[in-house]
Amino acid sequence: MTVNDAAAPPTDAQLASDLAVAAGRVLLELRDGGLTGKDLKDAGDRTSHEFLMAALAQHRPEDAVLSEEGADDAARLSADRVWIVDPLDGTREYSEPGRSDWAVHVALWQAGDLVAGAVARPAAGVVHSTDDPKVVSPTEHERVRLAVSRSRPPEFVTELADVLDAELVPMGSAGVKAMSVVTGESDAYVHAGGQYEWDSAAPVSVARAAGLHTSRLDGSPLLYNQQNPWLPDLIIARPGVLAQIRRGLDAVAANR
Ligand SMILES: Nc1ncnc2c1ncn2[C@@H]1O[C@H](COP(=O)(O)O)[C@@H](OP(=O)(O)O)[C@H]1O
Ligand SMILES: [Mg+2]
Repeated sequence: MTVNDAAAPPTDAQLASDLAVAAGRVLLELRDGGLTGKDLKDAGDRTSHEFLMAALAQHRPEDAVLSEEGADDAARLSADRVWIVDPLDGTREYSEPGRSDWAVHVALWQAGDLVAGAVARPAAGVVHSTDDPKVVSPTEHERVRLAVSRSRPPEFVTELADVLDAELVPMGSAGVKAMSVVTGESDAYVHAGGQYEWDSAAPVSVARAAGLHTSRLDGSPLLYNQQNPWLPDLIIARPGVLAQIRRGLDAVAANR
């Protein structure tokens, strides 16, 4: 595969974007190939993972990789640079004909923090990248809009929406929900109850580059390349709605 034919080698951010788009093309082709249901989901996860592993080995052979679909290699814990990838985020939606709320996530962690990343939405023909951050301009919605899982909305997000009189905007994929805050379709993505580093690494890198707030629910930083990649909760929000959401979270906690 050729990534970025220009004479200069791609920067990490360009590479993240190019690889997420290229893996997305592979996924679109596979989806047209006749598989359905579980077979399509499994083939999508596996094929995109294998594509990204081969491409990263070619372009960044020294770097470690943490992928949802790969065996975890403890060598990443002492590596300087680790690519954190979710080859197919929103696998369920990918397998449903006509849906575009699924994504490919490619992020780079270096010396303690995320430094580059891209979220491709192949079926929408869009890629969001730290290479080309769109700075979020304030959008006024009459009611706060909260992006939420369409298939398993966490109970506490429904409670938060009640407390805030917010509108829930259901969609698949953590990356798509995070990017809906970047584009202004929603005001915040608040999640709890379970997720892994690969679900949020690339979305969080792009969201930060676009000027959004990103943290754990308790306000502490989201940490990546940890021994246990379980990273169960997060807030990605427009800075302008953060105080309101914090008050809502306090109210939900007090009601429990
Ligand atoms: N409670 C939970 N535990 C583990 N992973 C979760 C989770 N809720 C959501 N996720 C993961 O977050 C991604 C987005 O989910 P959703 O669309 O429901 O919001 C999915 O990633 P994958 O599709 O990569 O598995 C899903 O597996
Ligand atoms: Mg995922």
